[in-house]
Amino acid sequence: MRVDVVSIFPDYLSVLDLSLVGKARQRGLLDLRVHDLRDWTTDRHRTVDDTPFGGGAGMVMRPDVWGVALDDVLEPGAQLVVPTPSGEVFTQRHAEEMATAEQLVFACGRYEGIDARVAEHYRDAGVTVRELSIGDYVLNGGEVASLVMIEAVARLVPGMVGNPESLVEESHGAAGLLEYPVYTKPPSWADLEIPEVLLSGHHARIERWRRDRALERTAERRPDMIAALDVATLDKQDLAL
Ligand SMILES: COc1cccc(Cn2ccc3ccc(-c4cc(N)[nH]n4)cc32)c1
Repeated sequence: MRVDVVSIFPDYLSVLDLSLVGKARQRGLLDLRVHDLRDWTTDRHRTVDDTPFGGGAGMVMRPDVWGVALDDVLEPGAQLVVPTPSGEVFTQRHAEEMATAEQLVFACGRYEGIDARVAEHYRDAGVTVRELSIGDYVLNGGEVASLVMIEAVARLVPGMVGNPESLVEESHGAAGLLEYPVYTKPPSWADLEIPEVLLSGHHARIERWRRDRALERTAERRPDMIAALDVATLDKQDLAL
């Protein structure tokens, strides 16, 4: 998979040289390229923004500069990802869909965002354009959101994660539930013990305990996910909770 990131702060993305993504690059699993948007400007001041039509505070990023940059970077079959506070909220489903792309291009905006005609132009040209938020809070630009999404996608690329099995159960918990609580050594810490069942070696009971904790945690912290559950996936013991 090829991943391109276009930003006026390319150094923000240098963290991608580390850990999982860094190793994947070294192993040729991920072809990651970071670009400085200002390399596509033609004026002396390397201008990328201007005042908003219709007035209002702040500046908006120019479509013409983004257009020449994205025309250069986008390859056939690419998906264009535009982080924005006004986008669909990024979920594991988006990560799974994006992980199938031949190329992902992340357009990192700053100021008050990118001129809306950029997303429109590439959609009209038949490019898959994803305007995505990583949550209901406002960042200063698209770089951090891109880092989040790149990590979530890259770990799904075959060969990326050591134990692919850990991806199966973990895709946001079993069957649309939050993860159950996890424990490791030492068995006693700060006068807190390990739940007995986890020391029993009784796998059926452990599995049941984990599912109960996942259901309880989901009901407590994410009632929206409980509402979205497919009742057919619940068994009698689930319903007895
Ligand atoms: C566009 O409207 C905006 C309104 C106020 C501030 C900003 C700042 N900003 C610029 C580009 C940009 C890209 C993404 C995000 C972002 C994403 C999430 N989940 N939060 N914030 C914020 C961005 C933009």
